[in-house]
Amino acid sequence: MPTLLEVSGVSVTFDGYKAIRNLSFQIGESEMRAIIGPNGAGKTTFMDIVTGKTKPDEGRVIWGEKSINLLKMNEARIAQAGIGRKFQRPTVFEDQTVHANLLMALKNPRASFSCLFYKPSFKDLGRVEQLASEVGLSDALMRTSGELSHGQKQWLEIGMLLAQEPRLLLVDEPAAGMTLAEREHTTDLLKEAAKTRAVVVVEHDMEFVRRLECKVTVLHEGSVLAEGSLDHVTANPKVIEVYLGR
Ligand SMILES: Nc1ncnc2c1ncn2[C@@H]1O[C@H](COP(=O)(O)OP(=O)(O)OP(=O)(O)O)[C@@H](O)[C@H]1O
Repeated sequence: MPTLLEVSGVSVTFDGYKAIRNLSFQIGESEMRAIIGPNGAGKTTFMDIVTGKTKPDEGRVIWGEKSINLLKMNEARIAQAGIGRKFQRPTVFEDQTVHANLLMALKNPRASFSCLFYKPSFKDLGRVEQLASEVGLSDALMRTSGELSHGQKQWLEIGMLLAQEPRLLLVDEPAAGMTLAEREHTTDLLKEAAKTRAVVVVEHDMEFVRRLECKVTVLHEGSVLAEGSLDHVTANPKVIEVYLGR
């Protein structure tokens, strides 16, 4: 599989503390990847680096077939280049319907939407229905988003990110606060999304990670401790010692 994202020899120091140490790994073009590791392992900082929020002291972060240097780009340009990020807490426009939220998120020139006489095209309306179907919200399109359950809000936000057609979707702890049924639905929709793009999920819930059925990268003290199938990494004595045995 061609490489979409390559992180190589990256280090980040906060107030003298090396949060990321010589971190190197790659994500393929249409790959699902789970990142696990103890608190403070550097998972959030890794996502901050890829999205341009944090600039490393050294190393390279290379993107796409043109090998673009992400470290030279700001957050907005990185998002435009096709990297979407889902934070842990859902952020949707609560007083708007599901339909309006998805419509606003479409990859259209913003100017056309802000125009007083903006009328969505049939193509846009069709895309909204398709996105709602992809995230399992077809029956909730006309509901006000604030009335949705926590899980439904998370799916709506994933739908809004998919509306931007990212090539890489970074998802932070999607299972947190979800019921079992919601977690199952979330794994299904993330797996579906990963068929046409890369999806990287940071998660502590091992059952959730197991259902993703993907390669797992274990971070510890800012670098890769182990990588492979979930069974492979959870049998690793070092992973048991620093993470699972706690
Ligand atoms: N802005 C910052 N200033 C100082 N230290 C920071 C900053 N951001 C992160 N750190 C430190 O860097 C280390 C890595 O933090 P990070 O949040 O990336 O870990 P994590 O793996 O995401 O942890 P968790 O599972 O708890 O979310 C931690 O020791 C943290 O305290």
